[in-house]
Amino acid sequence: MTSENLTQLRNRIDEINDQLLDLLNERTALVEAIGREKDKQGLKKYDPIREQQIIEKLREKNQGPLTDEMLIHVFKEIFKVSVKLQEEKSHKKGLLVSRKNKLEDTVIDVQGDMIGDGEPTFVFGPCSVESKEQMERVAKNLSEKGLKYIRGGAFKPRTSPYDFQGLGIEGLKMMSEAAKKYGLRVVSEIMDAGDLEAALPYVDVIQIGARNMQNFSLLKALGHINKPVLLKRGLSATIEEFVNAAEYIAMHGNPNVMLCERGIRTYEKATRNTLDISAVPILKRETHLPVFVDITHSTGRKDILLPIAKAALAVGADGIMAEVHPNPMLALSDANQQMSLEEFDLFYKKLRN
Ligand SMILES: C=C(O[C@@H]1C=C(C(=O)O)C=C[C@H]1O)C(=O)O
Repeated sequence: MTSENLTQLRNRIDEINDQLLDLLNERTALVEAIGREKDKQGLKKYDPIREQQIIEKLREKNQGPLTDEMLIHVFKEIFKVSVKLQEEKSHKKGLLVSRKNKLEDTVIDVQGDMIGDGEPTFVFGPCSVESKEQMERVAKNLSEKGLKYIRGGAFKPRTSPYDFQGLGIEGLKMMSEAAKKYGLRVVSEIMDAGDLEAALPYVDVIQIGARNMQNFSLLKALGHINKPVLLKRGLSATIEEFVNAAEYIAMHGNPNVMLCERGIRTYEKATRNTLDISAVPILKRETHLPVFVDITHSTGRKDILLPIAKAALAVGADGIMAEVHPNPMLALSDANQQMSLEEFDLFYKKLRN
């Protein structure tokens, strides 16, 4: 081959490369448009059936000298970069609650107390609000420890409809009164969007329970209020579903959302639920929201609360939630898993030392 011949052939290759480049760019623009359409329809980017069909059609048409093996290899590479591009473009938009959208941690101001600022937040109190005396005793104990929050359920999502369902707004009033007296902030669950307005004057943080994590009309309603929300992970919710539930609230206008890992359903019976401890650092990494761990519902047993609380803080939890009752054996709900005030004193002392 003369060098003149080589130059000519390479010149022709250069021309074809230019054409290929134009065609690849034209193809890539179409791939991007398809990616946007998939986003709208909620479809997955990778479509192996479509890729297979393309390859089959091309093989039928292939006259060579390109072998089928080369053809498949080249197109698989094209598909790979195309899918990657579609995924990158769609992730760039990201969720409002995603770290990709906001690098700094969200710090939530609850009546002057900052949640998520690096200092752990502790939320303790009985499973259910039962009486004024009960709330008074718990509130006093919490304030003596310098704690800032009290929890208690007034609307109770019970598995059996025959079990105690909570005292409703009257219960919230009792808790709010005790909280005011001892300078505490109130965390309480709301189950129905219809109760929000009546409850708001008595509650500083609205808790959404595991069973309502995907109650989308309730989540949307929470987007329209200006009180912080503590969203618990659903019983069988994946981390992705959990994050999307938080996005519902943020997307509808309320950015003050905290996440709470409370254990997931597995085959294990030694604990009430299986605490997904890895969810804590994953949620911290993938979202900018404060993350709590409910050590009572995840374990359902009092003998391991201390190591579990320490583990939660060690993996980066911003807060811990646990149940405390002046007389657990007489409690109207979850009698076996709530700490007595004496048990709580010891637990808290050991946790803070
Ligand atoms: C462009 C699409 O998305 C992906 C990329 C493909 C391609 O590059 O041709 C084919 C299928 C999908 O894996 C599509 O679904 O059509």
